[in-house]
Amino acid sequence: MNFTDSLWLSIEAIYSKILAHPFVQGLTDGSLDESAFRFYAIQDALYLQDFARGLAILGAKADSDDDFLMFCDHASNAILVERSMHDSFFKAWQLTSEQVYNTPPAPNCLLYTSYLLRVALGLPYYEAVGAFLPCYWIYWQVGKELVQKGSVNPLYQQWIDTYASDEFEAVVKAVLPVMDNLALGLTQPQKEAVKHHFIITSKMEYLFWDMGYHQQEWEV
Ligand SMILES: Cc1ncc(CO)c(N)n1
Repeated sequence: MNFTDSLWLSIEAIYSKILAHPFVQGLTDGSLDESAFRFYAIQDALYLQDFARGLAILGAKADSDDDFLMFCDHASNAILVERSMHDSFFKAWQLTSEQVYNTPPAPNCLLYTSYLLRVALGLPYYEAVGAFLPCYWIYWQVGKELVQKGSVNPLYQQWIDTYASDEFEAVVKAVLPVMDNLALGLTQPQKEAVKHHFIITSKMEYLFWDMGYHQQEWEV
């Protein structure tokens, strides 16, 4: 079994809860309140800015030029995806860039991006790759799952199509072997450290959708 297969097995219960979450369910059956989706999309634009910076740090830490090129490419792509949201979703809602960028990050968004950046900046390369993997992998799996049902809402369908696309599949399939190759040189405790981050950020993926569903506010 590949190391990444064992990682996925470790989050099966979390992944099931993600698929069952009313936010995710509501994307296909249309029951998701569009104001919750809008809240999520704005937070995701903020998330992608930090995610891209984290990927650039991974690129800088990479131990091969191939990994460097890949993570830098993914970093710039995350910003391009974020920008395309302004031409699609935000335009549909007549939201200006200022309105998006002046929105404070919700607690779960800040929690997630802060964790990613802490691991990217402060911990070894292989641990950071483990922390970033769920961002890729869970979205691809969710996209593939939801595209089978499709959505009654064209905006939700557009979102689903992005993550079920061949382009996104190629991105995920490029990053998984990086983790598997790194794992070949890791001790058991080092692999446990990777799995630890993988599980935490998988939980944060759940929390991110939950944040959108409840339009999470700062309590104070
Ligand atoms: C929260 C979150 N995780 C993963 C992705 C996909 O990169 C995204 N756009 N947003």
